[in-house]
Amino acid sequence: MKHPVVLIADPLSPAAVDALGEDVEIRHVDGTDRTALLAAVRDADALLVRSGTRADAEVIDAAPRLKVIGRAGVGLDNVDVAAATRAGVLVANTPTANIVSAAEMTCALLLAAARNVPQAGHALKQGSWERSRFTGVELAGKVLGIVGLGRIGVLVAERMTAFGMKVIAYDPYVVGDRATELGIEMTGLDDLLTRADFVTVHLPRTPETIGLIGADALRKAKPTAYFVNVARGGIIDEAALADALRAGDIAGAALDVFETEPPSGSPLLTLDNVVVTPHLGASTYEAQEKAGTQVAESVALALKGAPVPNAVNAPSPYAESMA
Ligand SMILES: NC(=O)c1ccc[n+]([C@@H]2O[C@H](COP(=O)([O-])OP(=O)(O)OC[C@H]3O[C@@H](n4cnc5c(N)ncnc54)[C@H](O)[C@@H]3O)[C@@H](O)[C@H]2O)c1
Ligand SMILES: O=C(O)CC[C@@H](O)C(=O)O
Repeated sequence: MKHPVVLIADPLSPAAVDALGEDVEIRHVDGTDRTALLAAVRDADALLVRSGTRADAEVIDAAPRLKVIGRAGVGLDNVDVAAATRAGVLVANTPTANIVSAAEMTCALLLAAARNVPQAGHALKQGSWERSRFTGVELAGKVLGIVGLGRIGVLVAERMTAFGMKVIAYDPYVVGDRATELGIEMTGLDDLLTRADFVTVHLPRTPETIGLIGADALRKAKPTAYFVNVARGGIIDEAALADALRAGDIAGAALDVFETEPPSGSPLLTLDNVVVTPHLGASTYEAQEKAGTQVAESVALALKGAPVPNAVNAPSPYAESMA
């Protein structure tokens, strides 16, 4: 009997391949090579992606056998869930597999920006021992503003509270006493922007959140404020951010994600007060093993017609956008 074809379009942990079992035929394609992807998906019963591959309506239409798309990670802005649902294709992600890694990355970038770690390290490797130039700021006693108090936002709050930061948050969808229990003050976005010494966004990329932090928002911030984005490019408008950084309206930024990835030619890459990483929030062995295993298990269940935990086809109030 012919086994169902599982097409892996982004680099996944070997644990994912193990968890798929022996009853499938595994094929690989570079999902960023559009022509190769559209050809390979034609025979696929399942498609496995991370954030690098766009599983949009064109890909889904090119895949007449497709039953399931597995997203090893949280964000669904690269998967057209509505088109998949219309085509009867189940979509499943791994909503908790990489949240600790993403939160730790956020803390790392906060600290790196506050203490100029990459800039000072780079200068030293170039032979320059410049201690006063890289004087930083302490986090203790400072206000951390978290925009989007979901799974990752809460983990960041817990960790940065241990550094002595006062945490305030904006999230109109948070209900209940969770924030109070954690000592987090919920507030409005404008209040957060005017009070925060560090602002970190932990939102899905949706029509509502794209450009949420734009020129107006940045104008409200303290000139000493730092902005961190380990969520999705475009939630902080990059052109407005570059303008604010150049004008000294804010002190610095740390970015793991970009409107276009890779962000070739972005002015943000040329600014000294910007710390950047190439979308590494989920890139730990632990997170990738969990994400790979969980998504493979979901795909194996879907191919058997069994119920799948973490299926996301149901309408969501903040369904991620393909914009
Ligand atoms: N850099 C990385 O590698 C990496 C890794 C994991 C996740 N992410 C990104 O981080 C995002 C957040 O992940 P999460 O697990 O915390 O998701 P989550 O769904 O648990 O939390 C998102 C929060 O945002 C809130 N929200 C939605 N729209 C909002 C709005 N307009 N204003 C304010 N708050 C709003 C929701 O109420 C929710 O509490 C993901 O969608 C993904 O895009 C990035
Ligand atoms: O590892 C990746 O592909 C990044 C995933 C991350 O951005 C997510 O949304 O889970």
